[in-house]
This record gives sequence, structure tokens and C-alpha cells, in this order.
Amino acid sequence: MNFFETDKLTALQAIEKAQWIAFAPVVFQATRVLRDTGILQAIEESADGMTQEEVVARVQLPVYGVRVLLEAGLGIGLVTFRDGRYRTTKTTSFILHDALTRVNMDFTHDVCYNPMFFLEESIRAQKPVGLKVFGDWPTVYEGLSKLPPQAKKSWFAFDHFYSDFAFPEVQATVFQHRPKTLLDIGGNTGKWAMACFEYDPEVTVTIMDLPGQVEMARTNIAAKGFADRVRFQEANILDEQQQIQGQFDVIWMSQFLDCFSEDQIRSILRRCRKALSPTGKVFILEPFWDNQRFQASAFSLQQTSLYFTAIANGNSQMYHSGIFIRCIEEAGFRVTTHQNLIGVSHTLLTCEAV
Ligand SMILES: C[S@@+](CC[C@H](N)C(=O)[O-])C[C@H]1O[C@@H](n2cnc3c(N)ncnc32)[C@H](O)[C@@H]1O
Repeated sequence: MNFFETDKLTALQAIEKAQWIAFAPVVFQATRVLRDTGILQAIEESADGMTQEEVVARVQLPVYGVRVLLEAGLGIGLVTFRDGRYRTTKTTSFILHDALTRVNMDFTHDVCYNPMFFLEESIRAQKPVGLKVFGDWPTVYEGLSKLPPQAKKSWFAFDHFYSDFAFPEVQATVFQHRPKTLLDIGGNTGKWAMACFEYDPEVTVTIMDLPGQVEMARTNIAAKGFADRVRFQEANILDEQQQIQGQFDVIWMSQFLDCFSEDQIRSILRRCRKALSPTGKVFILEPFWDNQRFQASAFSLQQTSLYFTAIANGNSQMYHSGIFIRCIEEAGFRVTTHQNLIGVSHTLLTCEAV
């Protein structure tokens, strides 16, 4: 379904939306503070709502601060006010209890919020100028294992939340032809490799990633007792001279190629082609913003693209499937199967060399 072909709002709705945009950072921070100070939870837990004085007594914050937050919460739609008492809304229920919303909010606050100030500079320079908030690395991936603890926690929670839901749904397809050797490029902390070891007792997995992530994967996999079934290739895939060592029945890339520009995607895939056994397959798991059931999912992915622009690397994004599949074909593959609506928002592409 295409959500974006027409302008559906009335003029009144449009001017209201324009104000939401004008105040978006304020709305975001007010909501986060209402969540993190316990105000929303306190009101939700009180069967008959709470007066402002009761909230102040419960959360031990100044009267003034509680008042401005609650009044902002009214406009945002987080609380209602009747007969002197505040009560929470359905939106607040999602803010407090929906794991997807929490992961997205924490990622936005801890990873994206300050760097996003440099979005325009990043667009002009085609470099992740906002990354300087955290460190002096060419891309976020060199710095992942060294991010400040809260940013690191929220980055991994965001990344894993999406892939964790998808992995169990695609294993039957990936293991259909009983691959003996699987290469996981961008294997990160080793989650997919460990899921493979548990799924198929015979498969060996090679993880290719940057040194910091290989170290994390090595530790995690050893702790689970699978050290003898894993190999590692420490590599920066952006180095065009960096070839993939060995031949593999399956090459697996999950939420990996979205870390690269179109030229880089083609270059990586050409090198994959050389490392594939004669009947081998490449499986690509990606969220495409045009392959979503809900407009809110497309919206989330479109906004996530700007994290890549300002923080991750300055030149990649959550792709439209059309652009992405063209890169695959230009690199000498054909897509034999599309499996849509996996996990929260993913598509699994099965690719064969032509
Ligand atoms: C978004 S994470 C995806 C992790 C995992 N595959 C998943 O599905 O959750 C991208 C991974 O690609 C790796 N990566 C990014 N740039 C890289 C590069 N230039 N060379 C090698 N690996 C890279 C990162 O270190 C990270 O582990």
C-alpha cells in the first residue's frame, strides 16, 4: 500500500500538524521527562487519577516543574484533566509499556538527539558530522564498542530489538538446503551465529566484522560453548581490496547493507559473489520503508534514515526496496524470493548469482 500519494489533511489538521513539527523536540523531551521522573506511572497506577498536589508529593519534584510538565502533557495527549484530577491516556499506555516505543525513544534520546543538531552540515558534507558528539571516528561502527554506556545500551537495544523478532521467522528458509558453511557479514555481537548453532548442530559460521565487534562476538560465543564452530574475519569491508576469504554455502547479511551507500553495496555484493559456493545463496534481511503494513512503520524507517546521515556514516539509509534491488542486480545477482512482513518490519531477499 502506498501511504504517500496524496495530501489527506484538511487545512485545520495541517496547521495543527505544523505546530507539532515546530515543537517536536519540546514534545519529545517533555514526554521523556514525564516518563523518566515517574509522573506518568504514578498517575496510571492511581485508579481514580491524581491531583497535581498528589503527583508532587509522590515524585518529590518542585510544584512548578510538575505543573509545566502536566500542562504540556495535556496538549500532547498524555493526560486528561477533569474534576481537579489528572488521568493517563491510551498514548501514555504505549509510552510506558510498549517495548517498540521505549526502544525507539531511548535510541532517539541517547544516540540521536544531540547529534541531530548537525543534520544540515551532515547532508552538505555527506559525512556524519553529528558523530563528533561521541568521538572522532569516520563512522559510528568503529566507535560502537567505545560509546558512552547509555548510548551504547540504547544503540544495541534498538539494533537487536528489530533483528531478534525476525531471526526465528527466517531460519527455516535459510537452512532449507542444509548449508554447511555460513558467512555472517556484520555479525555484530554474534546473536545470529548463536541462533544458527542452536538451530543446526552441523553448521559452522564465520563472522566478518570490524575488530571491536568481533571481540564482543568472540566473548559471547565462547560463553555459550560454541567456540569450536565459529571462525572470524576481522575486516573493514569499506576497503575495496578486502576480499572475503573462503567459499560459503550461505552468505547472510542482516541489517548490514543499509549501513552503506549504493556504490558500496554493489562493491560488497560483487565480493560476495566470488565467495559463494557454486550452488550458494545470499540472504539479505532488511527493513524497506515501502514494504510496510502500517504508515507508522514506514514513518519510523524514514526518520531512522537520518540517524545514518548525521551519526552513522553520512551516506546510507533505510532503503526503498526498488533502489536496493537494483543494486543487487547490478552486482550480478537475481532476487529469487521476497518474503515480506517478517518480525517487526523486515523483508528477506534470497539471491542467486547470475
Ligand atoms: C546494524 S548492525 C547489524 C547487526 C546484525 N547483523 C543484526 O542484524 O542485528 C551492522 C553491523 O555491521 C558492521 N559494520 C559496519 N560497517 C562495517 C565495515 N565497514 N566493515 C565491517 N563491518 C561493518 C557493524 O560493526 C555492525 O556489527
